[in-house]
Amino acid sequence: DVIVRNDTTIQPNKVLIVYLSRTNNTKAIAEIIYENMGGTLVPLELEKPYPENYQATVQQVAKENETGYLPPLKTKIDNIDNYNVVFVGFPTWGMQLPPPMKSFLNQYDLGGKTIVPFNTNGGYGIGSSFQAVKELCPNSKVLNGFTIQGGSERDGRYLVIKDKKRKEAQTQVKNWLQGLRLMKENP
Ligand SMILES: Cc1cc2nc3c(=O)[nH]c(=O)nc-3n(C[C@H](O)[C@H](O)[C@H](O)COP(=O)(O)O)c2cc1C
Repeated sequence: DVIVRNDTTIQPNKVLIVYLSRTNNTKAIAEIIYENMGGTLVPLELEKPYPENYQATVQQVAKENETGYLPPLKTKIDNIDNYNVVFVGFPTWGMQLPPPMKSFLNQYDLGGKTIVPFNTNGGYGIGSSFQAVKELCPNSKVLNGFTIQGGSERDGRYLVIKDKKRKEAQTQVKNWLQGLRLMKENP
């Protein structure tokens, strides 16, 4: 057997994949990561969900970003200390990290862990979101994130990471994970 140095193998039970998703594009990427890494897949849910209406949500998010409001989470993670790799997935909202993900990173002590961001967006990129993850996790090792174009609710495009696009995303996610030298330990 060839032993490749620097390869980091990870036991699936040490992997947590937390994601925020409204129209399921980020969820699709989270599922692809899960297929490759195993672990525990957790959607972030709020105590008080955002409105169904897109414009109302945009306005609420803008206000929350302005005031630094951290919306309370319904989702609770048991035994966060059992995980040493935490994937955090989110859409770009108002060119920033969405408030619920700020709540998550603020609420849990992720010091000493490896944090792996991933993102979908409407075509305008990650904005300040990856930088915000770094700032909210000052004592963690934050790896290079993954980003891909998702939908655009504004333009009536909802879930687009499906069918052929999902296949393409699978290849991109695999390449990214390999580049990070993260891989599931074979039993
Ligand atoms: C409130 C809100 C704000 C958004 N702001 C942006 C933005 O600033 N830039 C961008 O490229 N896309 C923006 N989008 C589009 C989403 O990032 C994109 O549709 C993403 O794929 C949605 O992920 P989801 O399907 O997991 O919810 C916004 C969407 C919403 C709902």
